[in-house]
Amino acid sequence: MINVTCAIIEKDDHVLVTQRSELMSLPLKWEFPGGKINETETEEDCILREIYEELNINVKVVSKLTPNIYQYPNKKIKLIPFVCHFLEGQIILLEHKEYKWLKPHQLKQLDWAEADLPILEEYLILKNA
Ligand SMILES: Nc1nc2c([nH]c(=O)n2[C@@H]2O[C@H](COP(=O)(O)OP(=O)(O)OP(=O)(O)O)[C@@H](O)[C@H]2O)c(=O)[nH]1
Repeated sequence: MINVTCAIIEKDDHVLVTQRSELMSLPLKWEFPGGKINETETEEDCILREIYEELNINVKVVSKLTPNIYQYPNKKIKLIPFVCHFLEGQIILLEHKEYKWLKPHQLKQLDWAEADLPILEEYLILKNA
């Protein structure tokens, strides 16, 4: 099983979502940015590192939501979500194709990576959205 962190980054009542590129696995699917945990880092170190590496921004972790284990045809992942607040930086897309800042109630209209759906549901309940 692959341990992956992801960040639900909030700023001014909006949430940052990113679209995977044609070249990545799950091409063109929307996700919460993040990535695989290294052996030498904590989950929280991982999410801060991945967000900076992928998007050139700094965030702080606010809370952890419920991890979701999901079996794709070719791999099993444990997706570990963190609600984060945007701190600083200009977004530069270093891996993704596109990004959007959406209000919580707009999030469901995207074509999500399957593993993200229960996480999205939990987040929307938390936000009453
Ligand atoms: N970062 C991120 N990854 C996700 C999400 N949902 C989801 O299923 N994944 C999967 O979790 C893994 C994260 O890996 P990654 O983004 O660091 O690396 P990668 O594209 O090179 O993965 P790959 O080696 O499978 O192609 C991928 O298999 C990706 O498809 C999500 O919301 N955020």
